[in-house]
Amino acid sequence: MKIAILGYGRMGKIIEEKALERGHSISAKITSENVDEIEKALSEADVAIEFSIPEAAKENILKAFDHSCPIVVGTTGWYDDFSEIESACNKHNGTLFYATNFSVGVNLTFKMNEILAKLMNGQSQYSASIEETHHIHKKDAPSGTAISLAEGILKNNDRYENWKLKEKDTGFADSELPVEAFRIDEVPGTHIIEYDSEIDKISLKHEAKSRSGFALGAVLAAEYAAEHSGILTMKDLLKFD
Ligand SMILES: NC(=O)C1=CN([C@@H]2O[C@H](COP(=O)(O)OP(=O)(O)OC[C@H]3O[C@@H](n4cnc5c(N)ncnc54)[C@H](OP(=O)(O)O)[C@@H]3O)[C@@H](O)[C@H]2O)C=CC1
Ligand SMILES: O=C(O)C1=N[C@H](C(=O)O)C[C@H](O)C1
Repeated sequence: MKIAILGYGRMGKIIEEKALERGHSISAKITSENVDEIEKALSEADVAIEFSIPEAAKENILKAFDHSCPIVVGTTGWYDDFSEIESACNKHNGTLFYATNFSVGVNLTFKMNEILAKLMNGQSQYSASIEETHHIHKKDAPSGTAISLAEGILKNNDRYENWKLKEKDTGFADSELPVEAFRIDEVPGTHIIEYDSEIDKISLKHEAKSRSGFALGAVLAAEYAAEHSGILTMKDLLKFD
């Protein structure tokens, strides 16, 4: 397949390596220096993989629909625009594969998080919290993955009604799920879900050792997106259930 990489930064470069290893070719590499080439890139590619910046994702997705180019989006921090994107996808009969995290390990953790949240119903002695740690260059906080984990708890546990980012002096109501974000050195991505009581603590932790798992997942998603249409997620690709 000819793949256009929209966002040739830390992730874009590893995605290129994984795509070449799997026999694909890279037809375009877009950075802030050559954004004016996006339309041409989308018209020539079989699929686009978008790992750019939160402010650019929406426009890039809409352009992909205009050019009937299936698009895989890893960029986080654009989800407030999701319903607009969903309508545009339906209108154009487009293909959008999106995930806050493309690694198989994190998607297994999403599943375990939901099961644990369900088990914790009625165990009022435990208080849940989420902690994420990433590299200092990351623009959004909390991470998209931490938001997905929080949503997994809200959906499956009766106690929590919303999540809230922990900042200096933040107070939390009983129904608010604390999410804390740390930015340290070059950490690729660590997520911890904790249930704390007076007598013990239960933790579920995913620690990425590199960006390799995210990149491989994105290329597998691109292969899937080229063959399917509509709004697609890792649940479609991994078929865990
Ligand atoms: N879903 C997942 O599994 C993962 C998601 N991510 C997310 O992916 C995104 C990118 O992360 P990362 O690679 O670390 O970020 P980088 O900052 O390293 O790369 C961003 C790239 O986007 C380019 N860019 C800037 N503006 C545009 C535009 N309008 N169109 C296309 N490209 C543009 C930048 O160009 P320039 O350098 O010239 O500014 C740069 O090449 C983040 O939102 C991050 O949260 C990251 C890892 C995994
Ligand atoms: O910005 C990153 O690096 C990452 N972003 C994603 C997120 O916001 O969850 C996924 C991964 O944790 C790395």
